Amino acid sequence: MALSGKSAVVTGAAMGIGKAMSEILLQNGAKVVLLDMNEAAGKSLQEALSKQYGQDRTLFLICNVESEEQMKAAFQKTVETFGGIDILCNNAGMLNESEWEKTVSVNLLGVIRGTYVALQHMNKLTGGRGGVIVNTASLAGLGPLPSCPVYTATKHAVVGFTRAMAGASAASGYGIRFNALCPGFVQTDLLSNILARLGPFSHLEALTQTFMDKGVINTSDVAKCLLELVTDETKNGEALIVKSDLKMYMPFPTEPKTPK
Ligand SMILES: NC(=O)c1ccc[n+]([C@@H]2O[C@H](COP(=O)([O-])OP(=O)(O)OC[C@H]3O[C@@H](n4cnc5c(N)ncnc54)[C@H](O)[C@@H]3O)[C@@H](O)[C@H]2O)c1
Ligand SMILES: CCCCC[C@H](O)CC\C=C/C=C/C=C/[C@@H](O)[C@@H](O)CCCC(=O)O
Repeated sequence: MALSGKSAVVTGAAMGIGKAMSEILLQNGAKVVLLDMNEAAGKSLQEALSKQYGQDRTLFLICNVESEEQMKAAFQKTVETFGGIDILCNNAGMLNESEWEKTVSVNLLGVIRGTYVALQHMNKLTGGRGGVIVNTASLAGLGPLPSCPVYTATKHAVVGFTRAMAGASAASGYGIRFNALCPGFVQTDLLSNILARLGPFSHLEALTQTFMDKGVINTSDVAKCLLELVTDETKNGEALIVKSDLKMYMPFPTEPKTPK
């Protein structure tokens, strides 16, 4: 998929990985709608990106992915402004094992909500022009982080949901590819205040640190992987792992054709 003229929506776009995703999409010719609940950071980023890439290439909309009303309004405004939606990055996420219900609401329900609201606009069967949806999971979506059991659960669910949607889309003719992005530790605010974020599992902070000591990558490393999943039209149902010493597609076992 060539990105020139394409329109993208990025959730959690104001900071961290979402900010890097927005930048690389703009660098490659797309128009980008930045969705985030952090109004100050979102407006500041839009101003900076507008100066760098042009006034008509970016739009910031304050939007909480937990809100069906706000998500529907944001996607409708995107279509009205840029004529449609070709790319969705369900990236917004949080980590707080004390606020575990909110963690589920943002990390999992927010991804499902973004997918289903976008389908109404992207699905070729209902007048859309197809495209690609990339869900930001995590390496913790493929293997457990003992200090973050609920976060781990949400990211495993995002991987499973993404792969199932990829199959549903291919079988139904939606014209939309679905892929998961599974980064290891990335230098963003999410890695700050770890003890507070681990809540009842803060006694496992040292264990988590042993994993982090294996390496922390930059948001730009993740953004390059996003670009690969967006532009390579052979990718559907994939989980792309990126960490300090490895970049690979998860080799999921294929279903046994017949019992042995
Ligand atoms: N940092 C890491 O080590 C790492 C590794 C793998 C995956 N991830 C995932 O990457 C994604 C982005 O995280 P990050 O590291 O950039 O963190 P971050 O905290 O730097 O950025 C998260 C952004 O999402 C926004 N956000 C949070 N809740 C929201 C909501 N309800 N509605 C709208 N926006 C919301 C925040 O305002 C912020 O701008 C998350 O899904 C996270 O789980 C992060
Ligand atoms: C407290 C910071 C949490 C950051 C969460 C981000 O999503 C980054 C996740 C980064 C790495 C996850 C690693 C998961 C590793 C598992 O696959 C497994 O190998 C480790 C489980 C522990 C064990 O080896 O038993």
